[in-house]
Amino acid sequence: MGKIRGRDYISWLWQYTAPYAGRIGLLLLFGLLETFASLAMVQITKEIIDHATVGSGFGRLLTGYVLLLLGMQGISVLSTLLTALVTERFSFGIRRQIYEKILHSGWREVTAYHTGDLMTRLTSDAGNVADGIVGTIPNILQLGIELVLVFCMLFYYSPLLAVFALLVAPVAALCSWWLGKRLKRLQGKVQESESEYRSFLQESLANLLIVKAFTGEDRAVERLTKLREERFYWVYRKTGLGTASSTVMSLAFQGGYLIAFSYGAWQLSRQQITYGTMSVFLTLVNRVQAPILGLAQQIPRIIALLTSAGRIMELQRIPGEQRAAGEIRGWEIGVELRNVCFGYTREPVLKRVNLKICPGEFVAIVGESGIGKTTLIRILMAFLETGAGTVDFYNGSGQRQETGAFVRKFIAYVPQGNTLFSGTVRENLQMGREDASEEELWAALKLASGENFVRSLPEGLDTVIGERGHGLSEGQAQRIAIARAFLRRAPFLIMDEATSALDEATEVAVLQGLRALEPRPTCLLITHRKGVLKYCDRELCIREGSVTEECSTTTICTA
Ligand SMILES: Nc1ncnc2c1ncn2[C@@H]1O[C@H](COP(=O)(O)OP(=O)(O)OP(=O)(O)O)[C@@H](O)[C@H]1O
Repeated sequence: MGKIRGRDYISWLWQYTAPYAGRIGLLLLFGLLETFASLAMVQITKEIIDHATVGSGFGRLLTGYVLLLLGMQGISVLSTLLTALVTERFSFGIRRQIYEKILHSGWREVTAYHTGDLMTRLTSDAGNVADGIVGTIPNILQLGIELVLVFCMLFYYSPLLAVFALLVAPVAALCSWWLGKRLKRLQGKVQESESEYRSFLQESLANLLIVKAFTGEDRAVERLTKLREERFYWVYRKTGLGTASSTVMSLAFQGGYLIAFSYGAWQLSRQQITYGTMSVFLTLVNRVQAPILGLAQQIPRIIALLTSAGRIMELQRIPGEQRAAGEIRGWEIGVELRNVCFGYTREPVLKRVNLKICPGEFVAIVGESGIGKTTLIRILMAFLETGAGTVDFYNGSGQRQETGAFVRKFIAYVPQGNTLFSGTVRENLQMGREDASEEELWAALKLASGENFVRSLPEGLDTVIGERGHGLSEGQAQRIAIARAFLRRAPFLIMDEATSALDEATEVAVLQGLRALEPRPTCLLITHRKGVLKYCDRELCIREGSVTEECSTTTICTA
């Protein structure tokens, strides 16, 4: 992936900002109205003081002041509400897009990231971008306009003072330039340490049993503290840098104010200006320096925005999956692999694999642990791209197509391990087919030998199960996963050690149910258990990266 350049940031930010430009513009308008109102109040204050010192009435001026004050409060309330609304919508818009992107990206590339890191990018980084676009950028524009307006007003009253008040500007510019680069590096470190911290939290909570079983509670807390300290270190350095620069700017600011104050007092003592003008001086000097200071204070926010935008862009640059439309139809589906090679690293896992599985065939794949059985499945299902060779699916009418994401439409898959979601048994089953009727759900459970135990659950199909099947035994969870795949009524079924947690009798019942399926799917079973083999037509063995025929029984492939 290439380096992200300045213009990439701009076009990326614009792409997300454009749909909200109207609402963000409205926020800017509210900000400007507040600025105008506050400047008008400065002018009215002067008039009130001047009228008061000469003893004339100022009732109307006071009414005007109160009306402006109320108007400003009203705008401030509207602005706060709109900011909350736009930020929420904006951040959800980004989160949704990243989420969709992750779901449609290559499995291998996405799983190279820790889920904790992905979560940080989805939540904290998306939040930083939303705050930056909705809050910081309009704020910068507003402060810039305010600076110009106040400077012009101050210049009208005293050109010399206006120039003095701007003395803080070069200090602010120097500080900002010096800060920018350093802050970006520190902000990157803060986000990285946040990712590590969240990853650890998520992983240790998901594997609580292991932590407890290995009496690792204290070690886990220690590790968490260490990660927190690491994050604290970077946050501390970032905050320290920000504080040092704002102290310098604050001193420059106070200096400017002191000069204005002394100059005003000197003019007042010589009766060259009125008390009202003196109050305008002081307020305006304050007001001209405040936007400069405010602008400088936006730098860390802009840096946070850019750093987080960069981290999100990195995810978005992950290549998407090939989404060619599937042309293979019908029930009779087979697959043919020719000279397929694959390795996760330079070391090959599969070397020149040639293999044909015919429509309706039941094939067992065996081989020692870690030899490449699951890898072969991932290649068939296009989760992994082959280094060389071809994987073609074909049907009984002679249509042929190279594998791609589309094959998952006609493949039902029972992966290794517990793959249930939290929710009801029904919701888990309906992942197989959303519109499955009650009868179909029970029929699938029956085939998977899960009917009796689900009927005995307190709420039957509506029993709530926890994360990763919490509340069920491994074997029960496996039977629900098998029923979920059966419900799909797919012409090609892949089961990766799907009956490993079942007792022998239940396993036999499931395999018999599988063979009784009508119409009969093509079936690929990865197994370490001898008992499974007698339900298969062929047994293939992966050995030293190649697939060899162990024994051939009944089926001769004619398609
Ligand atoms: N994401 C990955 N990145 C790098 N190497 C991997 C990855 N997944 C698996 N491997 C390696 O690829 C090889 C084959 O793994 P695979 O999971 O296909 O084995 P398997 O035959 O299914 O094993 P088992 O029977 O234990 O499930 C192993 O050496 C494994 O370490």
